[in-house]
Amino acid sequence: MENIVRTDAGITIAPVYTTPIPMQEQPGEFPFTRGVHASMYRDKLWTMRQYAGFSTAEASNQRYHYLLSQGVMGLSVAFDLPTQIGYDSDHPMAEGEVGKVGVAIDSLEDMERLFKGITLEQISTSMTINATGFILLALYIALAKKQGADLKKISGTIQNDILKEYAARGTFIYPPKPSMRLITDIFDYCSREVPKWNTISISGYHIREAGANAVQELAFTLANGKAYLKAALEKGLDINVFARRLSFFFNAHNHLFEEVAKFRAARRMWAHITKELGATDTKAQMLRFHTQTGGSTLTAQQPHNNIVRVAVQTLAATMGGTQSLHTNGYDEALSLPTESAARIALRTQQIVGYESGIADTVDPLAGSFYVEALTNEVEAKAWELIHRIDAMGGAVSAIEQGFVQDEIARSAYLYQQQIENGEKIIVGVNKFTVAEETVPEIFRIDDSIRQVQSERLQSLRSRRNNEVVTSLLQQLENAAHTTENLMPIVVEAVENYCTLGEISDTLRKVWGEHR
Ligand SMILES: C[C@H](C(=O)O)C(=O)SCCNC(=O)CCNC(=O)[C@H](O)C(C)(C)COP(=O)(O)OP(=O)(O)OC[C@H]1O[C@@H](n2cnc3c(N)ncnc32)[C@H](O)[C@@H]1OP(=O)(O)O
Repeated sequence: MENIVRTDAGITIAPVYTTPIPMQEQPGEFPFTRGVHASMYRDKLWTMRQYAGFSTAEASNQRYHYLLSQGVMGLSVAFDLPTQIGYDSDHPMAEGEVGKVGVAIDSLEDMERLFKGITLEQISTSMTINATGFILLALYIALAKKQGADLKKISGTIQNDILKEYAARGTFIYPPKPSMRLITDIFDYCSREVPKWNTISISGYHIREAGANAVQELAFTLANGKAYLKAALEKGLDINVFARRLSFFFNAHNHLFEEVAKFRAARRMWAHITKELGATDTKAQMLRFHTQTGGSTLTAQQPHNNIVRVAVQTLAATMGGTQSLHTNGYDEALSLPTESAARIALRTQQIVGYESGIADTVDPLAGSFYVEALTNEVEAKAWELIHRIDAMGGAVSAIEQGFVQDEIARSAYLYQQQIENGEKIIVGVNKFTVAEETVPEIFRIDDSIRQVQSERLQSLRSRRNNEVVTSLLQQLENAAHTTENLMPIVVEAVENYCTLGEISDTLRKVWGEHR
């Protein structure tokens, strides 16, 4: 019987590829299959951007200074769950979660502690924050202003991608309609006030983590991207302006070639999607993306094996032309990374960047019979899925109907089955196991953080001008009933020490919560 080999996305791989597929495109030119810049890493390596944040703002600030001293080129902030879903640290819903999966931020005072000794004009910062992205962006702007920065020079990214929260990640607050309004308010506000800010990071990463395969990751992410384009166009925004600052976020798994094909196909597809919707400016047609190595590919068994997985995934991301990369710590199947695991993760990027030769030429796998064929196949399969979503009325309705969630669940089930029946080999898990595992040092978060944050909040509320606070929250509530852009008032609110929880609650009153 013939031995059929397929990728996780179901693409059949030939034993040998013999047909050349001409690749006459140039990098830096439409449709950008080969990369968004003509010179790519020869002129500038990707941004080595390690996602970090835990406990209090001071503890996270220390980690950022450490990472900067070790060579990271950009910051990436992880927030705790209460911050992500709009509760101050002293709210009953925050119990047990303060400072756990990220840093706790309640007010501008926390933000000042978080970036102590860091000049915002000189570094780009990504903030993984969605439902409350507008508040963290306002806090960042308020801090930049306090530092005397020129807002036109401030650069960074907020994740701000609510659609994948409904479908895969779960930190949503408000229903889809007002959430989309907040997102497009941000597109509009930033294009005028903070033009270098990447206003969204449309994320396939979590869709993949939830169990999707590479094709689904690509298709669902681009379909979400299309929904944001349409929402902004409906608001009357100019695609040649706002689309220049949309960014993407993908996962890198172990199938090196399929992953490279996915990244190349993503750029080509997005260029066509934006063009079809009216973009003529090449910058508005470019898909720029961040990559994180696959969290779900890490194993708790023999954790040092993960260093090798992360290295393979780093090759995939960089040969795929990523703009920015986070490499996971080898211990992350067990806990947040220890400092030494975080250092090895960064060193992996540095070794690939400076020693492997990957940066020497643009799109090194172009013209490979195999990779070009795979790029075309991934693209064709992703279009099929996007057309199905279009037929359902777009990503918002496809998510509302549960289509995206069902597709992801089906793939996750299939994958798990393949591991259990041994069809898929995971080294150290279902093959090459050892009888006794050595457990590495584990990073633990102190439970007293909530107390510290609560005392700080109490003190802040007694020192700030509460009349101004009440009046600004009332103005915000009134504006939420209109179509006025909410960003200017949110910036003023945080500058006057309204807290993240108070602002979130004000809008909960008007819009309700999504269940
Ligand atoms: C899992 C976890 C969770 O669930 O909690 C998460 O979500 S973690 C999620 C963590 N997320 C992130 O870290 C997202 C990170 N995202 C980003 O950094 C951004 O959105 C990005 C992907 C667009 C990358 O932005 P960046 O500033 O780092 O890098 P860029 O590539 O834009 O480079 C900066 C400037 O250099 C220019 N530049 C770069 N390379 C070249 C070149 N070869 N030739 C000419 N110019 C170049 C760019 O055009 C840009 O300028 P100009 O700007 O003037 O054009």
